[in-house]
Amino acid sequence: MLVSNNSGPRFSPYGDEDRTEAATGGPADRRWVAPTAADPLNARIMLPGSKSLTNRELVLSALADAPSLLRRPLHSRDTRLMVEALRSLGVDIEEVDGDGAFGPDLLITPPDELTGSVSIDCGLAGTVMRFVPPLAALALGPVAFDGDESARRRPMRTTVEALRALGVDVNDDGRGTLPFSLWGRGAIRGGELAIDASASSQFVSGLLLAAPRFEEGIVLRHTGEHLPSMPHIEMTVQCLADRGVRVDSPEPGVWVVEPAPIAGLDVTIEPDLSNAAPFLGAALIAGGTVTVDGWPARTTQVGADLTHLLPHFGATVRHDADGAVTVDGGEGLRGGRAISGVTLDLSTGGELAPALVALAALAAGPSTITGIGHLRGHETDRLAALTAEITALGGAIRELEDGLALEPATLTGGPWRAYEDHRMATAGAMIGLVVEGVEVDDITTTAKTLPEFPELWQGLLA
Ligand SMILES: O=C(O)C1=C[C@@H](OP(=O)(O)O)[C@@H](O)[C@H](O)C1
Ligand SMILES: C=C(OP(=O)(O)O)C(=O)O
Repeated sequence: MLVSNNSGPRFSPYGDEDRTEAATGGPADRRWVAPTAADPLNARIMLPGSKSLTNRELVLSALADAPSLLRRPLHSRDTRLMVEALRSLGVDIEEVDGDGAFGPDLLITPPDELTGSVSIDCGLAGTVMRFVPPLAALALGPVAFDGDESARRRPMRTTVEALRALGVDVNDDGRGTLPFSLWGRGAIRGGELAIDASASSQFVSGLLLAAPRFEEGIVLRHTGEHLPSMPHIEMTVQCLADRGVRVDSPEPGVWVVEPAPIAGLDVTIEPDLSNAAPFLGAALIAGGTVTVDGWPARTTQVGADLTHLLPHFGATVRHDADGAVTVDGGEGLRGGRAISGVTLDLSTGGELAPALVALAALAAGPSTITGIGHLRGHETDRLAALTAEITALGGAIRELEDGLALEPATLTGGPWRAYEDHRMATAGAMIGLVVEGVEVDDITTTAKTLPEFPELWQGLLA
């Protein structure tokens, strides 16, 4: 397929006015010039806990019938927002000594009754805005939800309509986004419910997590055409199973949860395998090896797919006997080893897309990555953002209805806007390994799921 990189005006999620400002860089303390890799890598890293697992276990611990201990939880903006949301609803969450690797463990004691009359800040966290409302509807009293300016662009209609269909009073302005408020009555009857979750799997996960506490449980049916991120729904089902709640799926797109107690749990959170993507991808770009320690032997995290996705780009992947995964990128781009173009359907793992698109932008052949149309509703419109930033560096990329198409091109350095999106910032860092002068306008966006990113990235190159 022929792709042109200069086909008329492009949408900018910042709007035209802000483009000049952003192109000159964000606030000085947030700007970050991506370090280039002079030599092939020989790095070994430990990654902090999974955002998706930490926030699921926090929600389930809040609804459980006994205390839970989360070992090695993630401490990041998204998990802090979840902790604060649950605390405000009456959940006791205490930081206790852990093994010290990545901050304290969390001891969570659920209240007898969740309490309302609170406002919840969702920040930009999809897991907070989609998982907390069904739980908050079990509280007594009003609960208001809002978030960052950019969070007000993320799809929320399915949560709002689902709660109404379950008999919850919801006040909103009809736009299907934050802000909105609900009036919890201390209980939800539950039963049959049809929703369209094509914009986000998190609509399904949020309802399933709270459903064991509904009087009649739930029979949840997805009616839309596509359902993205299925592994994240499987993760939800597994987390419930680990706490004694059975979820049946009699047919694809239907889940049945019986009312049941949710058990307290002592659980160790796995490292975040989606956040492994830029680090493992770095081996393909700079060459050499990157090893991620503590790779779980069995997991529901979609990041585990990296071990068979990265070989499509030309990487060699090894599962080491000590539970580590090593990616070998050979001589790397500077040593003459090319990255292969790919044709990928990423509908199950959209969250890996920014890192894989960064690899595709450096590839020697054309790439087509599809199944990711719903990324337009992520932290930013990721398809527009990747297109704008890669184009600005001289890349050849264009948007498809549900994905991106890239052609080989020589990239040159320049500003790289993060659009408040952690994965945009890390995609810029990847390209900057071999393209001198890529300046990310706001590296602090990585605090959403990996506040340690700048130090870990520097350590990769040490
Ligand atoms: O449930 C979760 O923890 C997530 C589900 C996915 O959301 P979408 O289905 O909206 O892509 C994923 O992209 C997001 O990063 C985390
Ligand atoms: C889409 C993402 O986040 P969220 O949980 O906010 O949806 C992501 O981390 O890539």
